[in-house]
Amino acid sequence: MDIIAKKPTDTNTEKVIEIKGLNKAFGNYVVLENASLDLYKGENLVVLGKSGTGKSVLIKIIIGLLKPDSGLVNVLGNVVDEISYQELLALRLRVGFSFQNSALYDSMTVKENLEFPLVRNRKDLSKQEVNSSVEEMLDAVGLSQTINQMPSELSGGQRKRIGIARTLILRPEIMLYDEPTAGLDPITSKDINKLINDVQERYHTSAIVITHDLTCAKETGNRVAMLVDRSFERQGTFDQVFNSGDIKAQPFFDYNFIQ
Ligand SMILES: Nc1ncnc2c1ncn2[C@@H]1O[C@H](COP(=O)(O)OP(=O)(O)OP(=O)(O)O)[C@@H](O)[C@H]1O
Repeated sequence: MDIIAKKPTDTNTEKVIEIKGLNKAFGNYVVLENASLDLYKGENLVVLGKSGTGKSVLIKIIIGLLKPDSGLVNVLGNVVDEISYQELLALRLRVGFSFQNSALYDSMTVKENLEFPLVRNRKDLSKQEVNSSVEEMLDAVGLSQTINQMPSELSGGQRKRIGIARTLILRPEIMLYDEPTAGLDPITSKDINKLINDVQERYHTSAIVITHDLTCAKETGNRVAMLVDRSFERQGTFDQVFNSGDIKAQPFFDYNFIQ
């Protein structure tokens, strides 16, 4: 199977997320220490990290669900721990979070699942506008035919796609993908990687893709950062990070089959 490394984006210096000198501990247990990471407009940045290294903590800090102990976290021009709760709610609409388990409502059809965030957050839209958004998003993820199905009737890969469509329907500027290929076979995983790239191209999103899947990292990441030893190390293109002979990169190879 061909795995083509994604190229870096053209030099874009506009930061949509800036994390600088971030520290976060729970009691004496330090999760992030002097961690710095930037997400540039229009790029897909992959964060590779083993289980328990702080990836969920990172996401929760970005969307303001957890407060950093110290350090700067600026998202779309907002210092996350300084803004009001109302401003935080508004910011969260601009940052879409695609959950690892897709988080679909099992008792709702695909259509109802997609309508849900719009009906809740976009009361200005007419029924017709909601319908056409749902149709567009289903088309974007290649699943128009599933509109009246229940989540239980979908495959794992289809559920991930619907989860992505439901996040995208609010047209976020930033997408946060949490282990998008977890639990999928390699072929379905490649389809999801392609979808992540299609979303970037079609909706001009900037994205953080959290994964330990090297194929996903290689195919979707304009840049890659490894979360090891409490900070983001070895940031660069996939080849820069993995052709460096760095022993910190080795454990990721041990869990994956590409070379
Ligand atoms: N609210 C909390 N209170 C105490 N410890 C926490 C809290 N949230 C996270 N931790 C600890 O912080 C560390 C990082 O957790 P986190 O959930 O970010 O890991 P992760 O990299 O997302 O792992 P996984 O890939 O398994 O989901 C873990 O040791 C976890 O136990």
